[in-house]
Amino acid sequence: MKNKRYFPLYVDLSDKNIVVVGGGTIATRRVKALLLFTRNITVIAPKMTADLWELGKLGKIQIQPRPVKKSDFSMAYMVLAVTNNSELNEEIYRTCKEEGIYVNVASDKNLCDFYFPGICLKDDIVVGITASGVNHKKAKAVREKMQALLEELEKDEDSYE
Ligand SMILES: C[C@@]1(CC(=O)O)c2cc3[nH]c(cc4nc(cc5[nH]c(cc(n2)[C@H]1CCC(=O)O)[C@@](C)(CC(=O)O)[C@@H]5CCC(=O)O)C(CC(=O)O)=C4CCC(=O)O)c(CCC(=O)O)c3CC(=O)O
Ligand SMILES: NC(=O)C1=CN([C@@H]2O[C@H](COP(=O)(O)OP(=O)(O)OC[C@H]3O[C@@H](n4cnc5c(N)ncnc54)[C@H](O)[C@@H]3O)[C@@H](O)[C@H]2O)C=CC1
Repeated sequence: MKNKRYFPLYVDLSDKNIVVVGGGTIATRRVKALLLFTRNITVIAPKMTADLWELGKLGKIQIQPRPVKKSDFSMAYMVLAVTNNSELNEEIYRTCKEEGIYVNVASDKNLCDFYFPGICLKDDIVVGITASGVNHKKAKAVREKMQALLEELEKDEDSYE
């Protein structure tokens, strides 16, 4: 054990406001994952990827193309700080802690109330993967293997009747 373990809580996000600060590669990956669970996502960033613009245009997420401000968190259940400015990410962390909001900082595993998992889905089965912040590439490799296993198990669907 090189780090403490985080409990895999399965939570209903469908009616909760999620604020993502940052609109780059990592924010885009995470927003796409969150969209499998909720439509209540607001992305705030002066620069967004084309995919986020498109999701905003389609009305699947709300986009705010501007720098973040403190009042953006007032209605949030959960905040993801995913900017490329680690000082700003830390400031977001402090604000959220003061306001009692769950926060995740993508640039610092020590500033995370929760980790963002690798996600595997097959129908009703949802598997979240973490390597406890120790080896991110390992988390990705396990996620790929687990997804392949779920696809494989799906073929034996009849044996669960
Ligand atoms: C602790 C955690 C906190 C959190 O952010 O929630 C965190 C933290 C950090 N990641 C960093 C880097 C990378 N992370 C990935 C990949 C993933 N990282 C994910 C989760 C988490 N990442 C949380 C739990 C991690 C765990 O379980 O161990 C996954 C599972 C989910 C997702 O991100 O969607 C996803 C797998 C995607 C998939 O399954 O495909 C890659 C590889 C890649 O992108 O291909 C790299 C580059 C290679 C490298 O650096 O290893 C850095 C350094 C940033 C910097 O350099 O500034 C930090 C900061 C730090 O370590 O302090
Ligand atoms: N946890 C993880 O899985 C990983 C985390 N990272 C971390 O995530 C961070 C983001 O990575 P990328 O998405 O690749 O960066 P990126 O450079 O693609 O995007 C950065 C985003 O931050 C936004 N931003 C900058 N200032 C802002 C402000 N004042 N208000 C709101 N948004 C602002 C930019 O407009 C842009 O959309 C990196 O700095 C790195 O520390 C990187 C790789 C993996």
